[in-house]
Amino acid sequence: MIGADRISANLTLHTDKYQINMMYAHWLHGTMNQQAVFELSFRKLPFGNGYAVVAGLERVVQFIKQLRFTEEEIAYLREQEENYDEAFLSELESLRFTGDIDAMPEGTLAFPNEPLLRVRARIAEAQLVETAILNFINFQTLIATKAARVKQAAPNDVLMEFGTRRAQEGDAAIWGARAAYVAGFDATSNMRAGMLFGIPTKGTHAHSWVQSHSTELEAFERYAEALPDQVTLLVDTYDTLRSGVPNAIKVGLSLAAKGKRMSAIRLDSGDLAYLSKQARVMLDEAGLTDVKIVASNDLDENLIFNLKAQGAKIDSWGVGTKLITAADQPALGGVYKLVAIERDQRMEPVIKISSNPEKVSTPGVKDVYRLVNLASGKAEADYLAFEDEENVRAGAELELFDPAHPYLNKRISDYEAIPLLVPIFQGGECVYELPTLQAIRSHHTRQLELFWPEYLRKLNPEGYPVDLSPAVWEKKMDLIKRYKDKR
Ligand SMILES: Nc1ncnc2c1ncn2[C@@H]1O[C@H](COP(=O)(O)OP(=O)(O)OP(=O)(O)O)[C@@H](O)[C@H]1O
Ligand SMILES: O=P(O)(O)OC[C@H]1O[C@H](OP(=O)(O)OP(=O)(O)O)[C@H](O)[C@@H]1O
Ligand SMILES: O=C(O)c1cccnc1
Repeated sequence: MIGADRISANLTLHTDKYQINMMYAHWLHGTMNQQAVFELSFRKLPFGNGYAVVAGLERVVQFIKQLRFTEEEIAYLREQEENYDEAFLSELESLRFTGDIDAMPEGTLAFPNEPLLRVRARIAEAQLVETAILNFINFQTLIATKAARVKQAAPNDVLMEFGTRRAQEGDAAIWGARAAYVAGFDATSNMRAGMLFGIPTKGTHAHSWVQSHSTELEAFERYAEALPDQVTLLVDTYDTLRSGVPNAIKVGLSLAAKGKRMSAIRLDSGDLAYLSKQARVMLDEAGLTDVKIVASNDLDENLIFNLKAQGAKIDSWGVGTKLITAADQPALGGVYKLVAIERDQRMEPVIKISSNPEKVSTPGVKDVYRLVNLASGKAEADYLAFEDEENVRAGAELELFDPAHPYLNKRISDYEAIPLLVPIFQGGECVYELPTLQAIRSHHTRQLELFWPEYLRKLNPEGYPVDLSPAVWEKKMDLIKRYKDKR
């Protein structure tokens, strides 16, 4: 077999070569079983948004469960790298994920510099899974965040994901469709995504349907005959207001005479504000007040916002290319950093120093809590504390300070601390029951309700505080100093 015919479901080698090289070097030096803790976080929010919407965990769970080197993977490694010792390769045969993973559930709102996911495992395993975990979480979180922005622009309209034809290949299309649904889209046009994930599917028809008939009216009539209960007619093939809308009205009236209802018309070019207003008047004057107007054509949250400001009479939006490719920011820069390593049978916090202060990692195994003010019911800050810190769990008064400007501080005592990382794998066993997509969507909606609108607005949102416990901050300062002294 060659090329595409060889693509299998086994994603174990969906990793960078340097991970396997490091695994091998650990094996050679007898350090493969050293316990390590890595945390996944991002430093900068995409699209200038005030928050990110976590997505990708289901794919991570599926990936971790199937992790194994079969004969095929081992043979490939043998062929690729003559340095790999046979004894190493044979040890890979029995390798399974045996560690712990804790993560924010999908739909959770996340902010810069806090762990979205934490892996505690033998270092060899933790390295092996880095690339795929970043790949899944970075992409799906990016698309869910973009979708959340679109949802904000049209919170009460029907949002349809139309991106597959322009997506960065097949997996991106279906997992992107799922991510959009997590963040509040109502449907996708991708039937496979619908089948795999239970996302509602919707569709209108293409220009080719009209072009393939001798007249537009005939095309509309035949389409309505085939799908009388859910017909949406695309009215812009020839002339939207002179031909498309009048022809659609004829079909709508004839359906109405049979007790049926034309669902909608779709506009896909021209001035969508003007055309939708004109079309609305024409439909209403014909008595078709319940026929909706769908728009598509390179839409994104800014265009939708603008069209609404122009008074466009659009009820439903088909959003493709700009959503599925995250056109204005094609990647989320999530990173996976080592925060602690086993030395002399205890876990020791480690740091990564950088000349860019934003890139200095925060050492130690941390939990992250969302501090919700009990009086207002709103989130005040996220709080990173070492896993053995009792204060926050016990609800003790906390001092909150901005890690970049520690003199900016305040105290908080009347709060609920919600732990954001939940156990997903323990000792290699999956202990997390994957929620249904409906449950994920509800969780996302409840998350949004926790925040003041200032943090959520699309344009120039307030920065939501992500604070460190004094112990975490001191450890970070201590390691920075130790590193400086070492140089
Ligand atoms: N009223 C409006 N205000 C702002 N932008 C609009 C408005 N109406 C449409 N747009 C957007 O302007 C862009 C260009 O629209 P236009 O109709 O020129 O597209 P087009 O694809 O070139 O049309 P056609 O398919 O006829 O070639 C699209 O992204 C469209 O969504
Ligand atoms: O603009 P997007 O946000 O990416 O939305 C998807 C686009 O895909 C279709 O166009 P296409 O020209 O591919 O096919 P068509 O002949 O059916 O219009 C559809 O008409 C939309 O314009
Ligand atoms: O159903 C539609 O109208 C549709 C689906 C995919 C892409 N463009 C349009």
